[in-house]
Amino acid sequence: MHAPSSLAPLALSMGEPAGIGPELALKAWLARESASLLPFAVLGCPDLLRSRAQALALSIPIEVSNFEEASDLFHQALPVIPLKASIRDEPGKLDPANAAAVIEAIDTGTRAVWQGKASALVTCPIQKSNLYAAGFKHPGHTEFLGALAQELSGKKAEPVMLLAGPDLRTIPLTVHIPLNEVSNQLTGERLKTVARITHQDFQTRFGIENPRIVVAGVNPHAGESGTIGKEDDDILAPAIKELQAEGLNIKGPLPGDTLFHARARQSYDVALASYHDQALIPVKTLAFDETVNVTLGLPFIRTSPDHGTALDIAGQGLANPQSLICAIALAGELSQKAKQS
Ligand SMILES: NC(=O)C1=CN([C@@H]2O[C@H](COP(=O)(O)OP(=O)(O)OC[C@H]3O[C@@H](n4cnc5c(N)ncnc54)[C@H](O)[C@@H]3O)[C@@H](O)[C@H]2O)C=CC1
Ligand SMILES: NCC(=O)COP(=O)(O)O
Repeated sequence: MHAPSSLAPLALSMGEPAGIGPELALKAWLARESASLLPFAVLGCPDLLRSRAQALALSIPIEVSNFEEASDLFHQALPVIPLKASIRDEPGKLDPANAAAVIEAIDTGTRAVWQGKASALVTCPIQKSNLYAAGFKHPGHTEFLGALAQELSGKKAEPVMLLAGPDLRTIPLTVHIPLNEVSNQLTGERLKTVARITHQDFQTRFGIENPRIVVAGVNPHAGESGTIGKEDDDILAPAIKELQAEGLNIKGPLPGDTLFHARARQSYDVALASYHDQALIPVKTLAFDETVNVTLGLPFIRTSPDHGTALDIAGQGLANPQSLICAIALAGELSQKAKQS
């Protein structure tokens, strides 16, 4: 017998149907007991999940459900909340016609969390280019969720992407922009906003009383006293001084190349990096299968695996579900903590 959970189920958006999301959801359900996962319900297509399970010879009962009944059902079957938009199912083959269903899953899951019908949102990866081709206006989940949070709460939301691994947490200050745009978009205001949200959410969500934040320099050797680029001295350093004066435990800019080795990692709780790859390469290199993408700065909890849609292996049974399992586990942990506080 399983003790009933006092929490509403987690909402798991199916992500890109041509990718590994459906396979990961199936495999995560199989790991529900070994990983002590809270009940989750997939926002997706029951027939697609049944056909993926059959193709992969995974014996998984799949039941159409709703948020109210999902938790009770979860221990004997994978609950699926069907989407209105239709989905064409071909692993590895993108179809812009599927974008509506992909967006609906995220939107419905978010609204359910906001209404208290779900405890947190966990998202399977989306193929960003396919959504852009269908007219999606946001760079990714992070910004879309910021816009939804703003609509639902009526308050400005500043979503911040955190990559949380077992031994390293990083945040990119600029995210999905070309490298030659970084210098334009890396502003003192952006650093201050992200650092303040990080400080607050590390305290409230992760229970770290005085979070130690470091900032990686954008240029080699953090600019070598302004001789190899000016951004470190002119943009990052003054903003860090202001944040220190506010009482934040923050230092930098520190040379990025010596910030991620084992000894350096002991000296901080989170590193703010200037651009996407500076933040994501070290975490994915250290722990690709265990790192979780968490959105800070939202009035609800959202987690996701660190990886993408992996179209190259979709439908082949090769996808490793561990990062999604970690994302579901962390969403459960953060939800329980939020309920207790
Ligand atoms: N949270 C999200 O929605 C994310 C979405 N993406 C999107 O995913 C798409 C593909 O991105 P890529 O840069 O190719 O990265 P990717 O993570 O999808 O794939 C990179 C390589 O890692 C492998 N891989 C990824 N996850 C795996 C898993 N669980 N098990 C085994 N192998 C795995 C893939 O097979 C591929 O060889 C892009 O459209 C990107 O925007 C990328 C990251 C996060
Ligand atoms: N590379 C990280 C990534 O693409 C995650 O983006 P998001 O969809 O979580 O905003």
